[in-house]
Amino acid sequence: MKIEQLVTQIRKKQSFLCVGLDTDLEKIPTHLLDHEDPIFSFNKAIIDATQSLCVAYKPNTAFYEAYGAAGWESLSKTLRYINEHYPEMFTIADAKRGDIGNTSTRYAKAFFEEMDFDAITVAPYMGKDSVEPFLDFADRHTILLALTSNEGAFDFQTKMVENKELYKEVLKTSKSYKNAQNLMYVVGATKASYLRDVREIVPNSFLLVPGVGAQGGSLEEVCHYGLNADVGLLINSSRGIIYASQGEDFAQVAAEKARELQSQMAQELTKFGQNT
Ligand SMILES: O=c1ccn([C@@H]2O[C@H](COP(=O)(O)O)[C@@H](O)[C@H]2O)c(=O)[nH]1
Repeated sequence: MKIEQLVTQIRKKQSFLCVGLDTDLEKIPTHLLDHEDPIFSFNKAIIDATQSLCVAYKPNTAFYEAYGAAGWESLSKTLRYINEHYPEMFTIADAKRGDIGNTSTRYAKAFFEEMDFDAITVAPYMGKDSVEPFLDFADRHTILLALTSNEGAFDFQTKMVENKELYKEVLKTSKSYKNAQNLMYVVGATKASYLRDVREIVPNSFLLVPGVGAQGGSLEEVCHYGLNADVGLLINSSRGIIYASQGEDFAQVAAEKARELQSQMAQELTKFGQNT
């Protein structure tokens, strides 16, 4: 998907919500467990209930890989369902890949060609030749981990390396990569105050911002520092939406939670004069 199409959807729905599909058999309602593919049944219900309120879905592949071949099949079915029924939706494989060049090429083929995701999260640690194979794919997006939402982000990402914080070096250096126009970045909502510095380095890039909801990040603060002329944000919530109820009403309650976030987003867009 082209960025312009994503921006069009955001303006139309007045939402830059990404719903995280971190589907866990131990957390989904028990009445689904006797379905042929409980993970897919759960995802399908969540997607149908929330699709008018969000512009992206982000399955974290760990939740599928944990169930082996059956989990991969549930992931493929989920992605096919989204692409067939809601083709305007932006899809992100939260897979956090990245390896030596020829291996990264195979990862990119797996997620962009075999599975047809719009975007994948990639760890920057192995550098340029590990990232550029993903960037070769036109209209697909490589979302580099810049400043993550977890506590451990302070172990390395904010450390000074040659007088610069490492996450800033990731942002700056990656801008020189071939096909850098296909880059987006992960910045955690729990690190919202850092977004001012992030925006100085990458004013025009889209940012995927996880950490609102279960991790306690503030949507308002993220918007204050992170919104740009093209909106430039995809804010993710996973557990706060999909497990808001573990009863038979799970999809309806998920939609209510998604609507709360969408309403706040619409207000923020109005505040920033981006509601047209
Ligand atoms: O810095 C990061 C990068 C990725 N994530 C992922 O996003 C979701 C967040 O889930 P919640 O339930 O809304 O907390 C999850 O898949 C993480 O692996 C992140 O949280 N922080």
